Amino acid sequence: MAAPTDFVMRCHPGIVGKNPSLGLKNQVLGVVPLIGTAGGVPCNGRKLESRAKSRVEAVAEVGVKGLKSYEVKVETGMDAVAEKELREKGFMGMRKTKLVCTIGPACCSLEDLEKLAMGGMNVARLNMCHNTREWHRDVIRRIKWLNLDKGFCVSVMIDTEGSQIHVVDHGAPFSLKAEEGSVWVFTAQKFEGSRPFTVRANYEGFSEGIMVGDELVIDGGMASFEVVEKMGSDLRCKCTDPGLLLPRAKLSFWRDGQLSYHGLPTLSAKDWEDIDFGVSEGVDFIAMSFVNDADSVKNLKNYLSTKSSKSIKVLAKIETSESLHKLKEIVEASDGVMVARGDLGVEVPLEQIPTVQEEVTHICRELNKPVIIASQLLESMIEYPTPTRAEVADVTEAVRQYADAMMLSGESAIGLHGQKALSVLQMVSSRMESWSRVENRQSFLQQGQLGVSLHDRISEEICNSAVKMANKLGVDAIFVYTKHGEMASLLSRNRPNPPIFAFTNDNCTRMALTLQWGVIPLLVELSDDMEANIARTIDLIKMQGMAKIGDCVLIVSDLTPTGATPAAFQSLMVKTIS
Ligand SMILES: Nc1ncnc2c1ncn2[C@@H]1O[C@H](COP(=O)(O)OP(=O)(O)OP(=O)(O)O)[C@@H](O)[C@H]1O
Ligand SMILES: CC(=O)C(=O)O
Ligand SMILES: [K+]
Ligand SMILES: [Mg+2]
Repeated sequence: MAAPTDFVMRCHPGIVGKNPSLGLKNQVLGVVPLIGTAGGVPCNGRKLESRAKSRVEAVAEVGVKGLKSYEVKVETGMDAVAEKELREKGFMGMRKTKLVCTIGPACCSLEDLEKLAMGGMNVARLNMCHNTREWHRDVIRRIKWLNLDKGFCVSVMIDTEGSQIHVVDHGAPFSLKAEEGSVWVFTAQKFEGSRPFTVRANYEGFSEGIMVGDELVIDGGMASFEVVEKMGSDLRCKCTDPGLLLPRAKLSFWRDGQLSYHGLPTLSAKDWEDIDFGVSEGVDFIAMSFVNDADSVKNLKNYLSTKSSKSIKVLAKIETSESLHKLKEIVEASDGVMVARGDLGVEVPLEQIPTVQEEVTHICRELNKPVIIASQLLESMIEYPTPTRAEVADVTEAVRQYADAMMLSGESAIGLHGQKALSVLQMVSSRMESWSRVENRQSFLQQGQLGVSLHDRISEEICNSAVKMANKLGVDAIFVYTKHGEMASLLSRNRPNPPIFAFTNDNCTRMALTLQWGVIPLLVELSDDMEANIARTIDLIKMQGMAKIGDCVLIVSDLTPTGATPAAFQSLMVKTIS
């Protein structure tokens, strides 16, 4: 099979085969190996049969790597959550800012994942720093199963561990207090049992180049030490600023206000294995930790194209001070960016983080790359059921900056109130988005031209004009017909008032668009006949009772009929539903 499987679901053989009513509106979405459970979830024949009736309409038997499998065709249309939102709130009430949830032990069951999906999770993030690949595989399969079974459209992102110096053992299961003046040994050597005041780091070369007098900062300021003696590769350090040592605390060394670089590669051997794992599980995004330059991003993208996994999007995480000097090149090289404020705060002074966030968000918008704001948005909700007022202000600011997406980390992964935290993001973004619209606070970017070829420049100008028109005419929705999502993304870049319904016949495009501001991706069959595409998709929305006669849509397309010259077929029109 050339492409990675879009989903890997396990089910009993023969069940879907009992319903061979071949629906013409259906798309082949993936291949199903036949085993007895679905991502660890037993699925008995009866249950699947009813599912088969509702969502899975036709099957064809195929063989994949010796496994007897079925191709499954799934109903086309809008995902269940967007559909519900549209019914309840109307076109203008649809949330534009996308939500990413980190999946951890507190939310990895099928039930919890379903609740997060229902609560508006657009992308599930798996941090490869934690847990086993088997654990991650089960989670990915559960998400893909839920997408299929319940009609969700949740994309999967893996986040690489990357190379960073951190604590692996400090002798206690939780946090330890470092008192002022106490003396500790930092080592990379393994030792049996526990030794008081001894901290083991993950990387053997962690003390290379470090000198007596250097400052060792824990987690960007949780505690600080002065290096008082070098003993081979071990360091004796005296606590100068008391505080807490967490189990995976990050270590950074400073001299004369400058960070000492450890020169570790952005992707470690383990990261490459995790990337292969992601490829084989058919993930949609790879978030690359500790990116320092554009070359590392290009390198990974090249690697993915050699694996025929070009459709996997590479997101560069901005979390090192070095990356800040090369922001434009990094953003240009990547398919999107994450402002990873957690580790960023280890390498740059905390007071700089808000301006870095704004700058990165601005560059991403200029260069038309989706941007995620991550870490500590609702940190207090890991423990408490309500956010602090300051956290709500922080979330509001990210929405005001028109970031594409916001991310939960520990709040969902290990927190007590993950679903509630997600609903806070949901409510705060809806409120701020509608306020921005009503107050007309939309600040149009002085956008530089992106495209070089005439074709690309035409697309760009059509989208810029389309959004101006949509806002001025007050249309209810924008419909865009797109193969690879370019025009959907160019429309999103202009942050229009109405939602953007992106109709595509490419499932990878659909899953990538989940991260883009204001875009609701739909998987449909598309033909060379644009009139027929429009009629069919309007019918689809109308039939499901989601649009009514008199609703006005603005229509844009980047589809090129087979054998035609691209530029001739880009189009823009306004249509009232009759
Ligand atoms: N799969 C998992 N298994 C166990 N714990 C997890 C998992 N994912 C996250 N966690 C827990 O949730 C906390 C926050 O998660 P997150 O992945 O955002 O960490 P982070 O340190 O901010 O990210 P990064 O390592 O990419 O900088 C982690 O410290 C960890 O305790
Ligand atoms: C998300 C992440 O990697 C960080 O904030 O450091
Ligand atoms: K990570
Ligand atoms: Mg990080």
